[in-house]
Amino acid sequence: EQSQGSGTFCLTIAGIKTCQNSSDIRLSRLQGKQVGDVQGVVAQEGRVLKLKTVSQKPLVIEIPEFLTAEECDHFIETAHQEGLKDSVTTDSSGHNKDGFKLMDKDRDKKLSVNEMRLTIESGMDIYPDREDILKMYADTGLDKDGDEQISAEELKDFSPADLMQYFNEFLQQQPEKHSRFSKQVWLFPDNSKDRVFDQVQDRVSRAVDLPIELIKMSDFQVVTYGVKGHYNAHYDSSEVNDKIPCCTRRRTRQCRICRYMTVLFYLSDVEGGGETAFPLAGNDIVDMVRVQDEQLMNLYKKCSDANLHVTPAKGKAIIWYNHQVDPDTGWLGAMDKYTYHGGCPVTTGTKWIANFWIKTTDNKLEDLHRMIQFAKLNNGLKQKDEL
Ligand SMILES: O=C(O)CCC(=O)C(=O)O
Ligand SMILES: [Fe+2]
Repeated sequence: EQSQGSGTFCLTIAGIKTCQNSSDIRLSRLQGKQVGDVQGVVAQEGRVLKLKTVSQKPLVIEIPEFLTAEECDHFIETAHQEGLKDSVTTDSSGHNKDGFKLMDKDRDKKLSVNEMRLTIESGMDIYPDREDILKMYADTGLDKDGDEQISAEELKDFSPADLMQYFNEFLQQQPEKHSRFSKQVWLFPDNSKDRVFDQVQDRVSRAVDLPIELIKMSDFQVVTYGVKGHYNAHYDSSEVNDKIPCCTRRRTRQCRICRYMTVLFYLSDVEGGGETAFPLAGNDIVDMVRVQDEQLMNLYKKCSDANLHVTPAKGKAIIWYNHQVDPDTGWLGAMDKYTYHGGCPVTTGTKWIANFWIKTTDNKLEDLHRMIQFAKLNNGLKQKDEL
């Protein structure tokens, strides 16, 4: 019934078990239609999901009423039960934690206010305004001669630790100046107990045409934002790098996050703000220098400068592909740089979302073995539970 021999794997797509040689197995990818076009997909019990293309570069597909209101409420309730924590403290975005890289962009051996701002941004993932920097000079006496330029001489008596401490306190007062201002919790629902989760996984599998065995290994995270809550633009995955393996639940050593797809559920309506924004959608090139110069990552301030906005609506899902499919392996390929995205600030009310990240590594065979193993284990648990 399960994997037959070394190269053959049996996976379940749309409820049908199909056995194939590993070399013939490929990650499927929905075709982008013209923006505005809708395609129907039959999910459970004949329910038809309407998949609407809202962008082609990157491919973003919107599915209204993917979840029922009851399912949304179920996930919010589960999140409450498990306990939501500030996202700020769990930042793992690889920012420089061993001090600062001074962003003396014009190499005049002094930091202008703007260069100091960039130094704080890249060193601490905090996004102060010009006024915040000037206040820091006033509070700390760092700018001794008051010329708004920080020289090596002025910096001498001031350690990176002092700067860190100042801005950590700053963050206590103004948590919205962090790149991410939200609460979150990871959920690992047990399918045997959580029928809702089981059904949603099956629906995702059918909607995106990927085997249920892969969907079962996805990560699930509930996030909530209050007023001013936001998440600056970022990538959900990372660029292919032969030297660093993809993270799996078992791997503890240095690894990189590999998420083939993002399925983002809106678990609530939002009274004001809280759009999901894609600053680079549809551009001719991905120009990260421009992103930095124009602070396009800073959605807290520059949400309206983004090219594409998706409005939250309770039950709606949006999906996108963080990676191409490698034409040779049929598995995880190059990262799609146009998927740069984030959450705009909530202006009124509360926003609830769930991230459903469909993960693969860049090693197809390892993934296939893991998928089969995981499905077996899951089934085993289910049967035991039912006794
Ligand atoms: O809140 C949003 O709309 C986007 C959230 C997001 O990008 C993330 O949690 O990775
Ligand atoms: Fe994201």
